[in-house]
Amino acid sequence: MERKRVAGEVMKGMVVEVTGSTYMVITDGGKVFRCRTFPGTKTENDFSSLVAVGDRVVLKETETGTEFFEAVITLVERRRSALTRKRDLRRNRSKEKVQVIAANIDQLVVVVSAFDPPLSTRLIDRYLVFAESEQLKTVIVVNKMDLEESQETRELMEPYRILDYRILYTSAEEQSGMKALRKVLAGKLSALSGHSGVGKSTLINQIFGEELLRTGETNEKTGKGLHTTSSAIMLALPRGGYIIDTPGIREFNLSGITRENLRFYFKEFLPHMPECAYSSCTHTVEPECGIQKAVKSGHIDPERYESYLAIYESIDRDS
Ligand SMILES: Nc1nc2c(ncn2[C@@H]2O[C@H](COP(=O)(O)OP(=O)(O)OP(=O)(O)O)[C@@H](O)[C@H]2O)c(=O)[nH]1
Ligand SMILES: [Zn+2]
Repeated sequence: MERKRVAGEVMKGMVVEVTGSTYMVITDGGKVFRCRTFPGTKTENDFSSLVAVGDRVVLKETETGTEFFEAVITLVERRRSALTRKRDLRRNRSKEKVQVIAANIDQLVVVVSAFDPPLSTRLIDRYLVFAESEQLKTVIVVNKMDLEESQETRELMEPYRILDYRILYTSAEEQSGMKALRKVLAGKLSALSGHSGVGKSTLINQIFGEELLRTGETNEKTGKGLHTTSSAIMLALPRGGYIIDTPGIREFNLSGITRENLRFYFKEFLPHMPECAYSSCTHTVEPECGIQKAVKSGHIDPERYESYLAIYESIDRDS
């Protein structure tokens, strides 16, 4: 029999959906609460969004005359990690310097397709720069393997295998590779990213089918759908773990990357940088450059180096 809860009870939970200033929180006991913040809400995170999807929070149940279980968030705990976006300062009236798209992510799952759209290693490199800059573990999923010569695709991916990035080959169409993907996602908080049309939605549907639960979608007190337009939502996986699927992550940008810090996000560059003659070496045109030497001697993949140059060129000189 379910224990009767009383208003004022303090619980801990995780934010699974953000809609305007309403937050759906699933408590550690598995109940879904509709929550709000109040002027007394405390945070252990400075200068950023007060509450984001993925946040661990302390909540206090409130007396409710409505059909929902309701609570106020009294504390937002320190984030282990945060996927952020710089605020557009011209349009920003709040004091937040960065907007948190999702908190406490364990891994970034980058979905690309082997064909239609064709596999682009330039694009993979941009995702990896982003992931490295956020210190996120990355899994690369190469989908639509039914459409392309498998050997050729694996050869294109070889540099990433050598760099120890986790790579999964899937076909959502033929349902291959699903077991490995399920295993990688189980028990973790994963952010899904990838260009339009690579098969993200199809993969999610194939793996979880009707078991897939949009966590914030129904309120258990009424069983009714909420039908809201949320800015961020987590999908609860049947075997534990969540997928965050938000436009902010799908269309991530490299706004935090500068010409100066880019070099640190190509992880194979790091051991060769001490060999550069100039400490400020940009690894583009300088003589006596450890990176250029490593490319020539085959220790750094030339395509990866080309990506570095392309991203370097695309970054504003003064950013
Ligand atoms: N041949 C083949 N087609 C696939 C596969 N996975 C997805 N597709 C098809 O690719 C198209 C795009 O798939 P979606 O799942 O909508 O792609 P998405 O990444 O969610 O796209 P957005 O919602 O625009 O971001 C659909 O027509 C799918 O049926 C696959 O493994 N093989
Ligand atoms: Zn150099």
